[in-house]
Amino acid sequence: MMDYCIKLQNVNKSFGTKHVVKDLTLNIPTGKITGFLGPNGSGKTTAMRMMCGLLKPDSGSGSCFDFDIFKQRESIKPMIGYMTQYFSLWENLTVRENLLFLAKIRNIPQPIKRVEELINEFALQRFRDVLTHHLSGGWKQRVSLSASILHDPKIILLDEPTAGVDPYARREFWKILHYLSSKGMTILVSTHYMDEAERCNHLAWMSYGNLLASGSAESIIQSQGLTTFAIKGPNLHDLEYRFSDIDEIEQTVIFSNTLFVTSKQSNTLNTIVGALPDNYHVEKTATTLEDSFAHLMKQAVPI
Ligand SMILES: Nc1ncnc2c1ncn2[C@@H]1O[C@H](COP(=O)(O)OP(=O)(O)OP(=O)(O)O)[C@@H](O)[C@H]1O
Repeated sequence: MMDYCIKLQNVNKSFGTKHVVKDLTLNIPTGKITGFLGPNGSGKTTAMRMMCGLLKPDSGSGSCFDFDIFKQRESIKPMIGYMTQYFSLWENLTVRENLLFLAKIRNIPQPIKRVEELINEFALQRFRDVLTHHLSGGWKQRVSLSASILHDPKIILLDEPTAGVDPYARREFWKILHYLSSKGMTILVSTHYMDEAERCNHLAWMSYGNLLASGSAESIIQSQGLTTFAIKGPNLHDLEYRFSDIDEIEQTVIFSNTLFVTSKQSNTLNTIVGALPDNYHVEKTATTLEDSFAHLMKQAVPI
């Protein structure tokens, strides 16, 4: 059975008159990577900060490693590492100087040893004496990540850590996240990238402050009950335009030379694509996480 380190029950948060997180009930598995997805302003960061004791909810109940997220926030904070999408280290210090400075102000025992450990663990050796100003976005984020775990936290909270980072560097960054997770660290990460969502063990999809879905990518895809066909052939844009008028077709998208059509009504979709002329090649295909989220979003309304 899965072990959960964070448990939230009907948690709410408003800023002024804006109800930003609404009755959030969610459990976060220990030692796994949980991804938070949803449009801008949907309450992901606010939810993540509340579950780690960084922000006090207005109502509800919850715990983080058995500490109350209302009353014992000071006990939770030392267990948390936090990294934002903005590089917040000193650009005129080297990688080593940055880490050492942070280690000292955070009273890390044996700071020199800890910094060297992290430099090796995060493969930062060739940049240890380079000013962080000269690092690429991907390497800067790697240094930020190493800084966020200087105190060996149990949970790290990453707020869009790879925004604007190139795909190769993002892939390398995720290798480190999986490595940290394999050592038992619990990781909460918000992202807008679907490929990153697919790398998470667990997902929470938020919209207008509401949790629309949670679970593994496979379980979220399955729970939507969608059917998808891949269509190849002439004038796919015209075909997509025609399909967009059919109520039963939930969504259409063209990738390269293939049109993907998705519907909740499997039989109707079968009939529609089955009626296409012979010069179209039609094949049933797996519904993707992106299809499932697009479907969820269509139903999401501000409540
Ligand atoms: N400290 C604050 N004071 C006032 N409003 C806030 C505060 N923090 C967040 N908000 C507002 O709450 C809403 C939700 O913000 P939040 O950052 O949680 O969303 P998000 O899903 O993480 O968005 P994004 O993807 O853009 O980071 C937004 O409208 C934001 O402006």
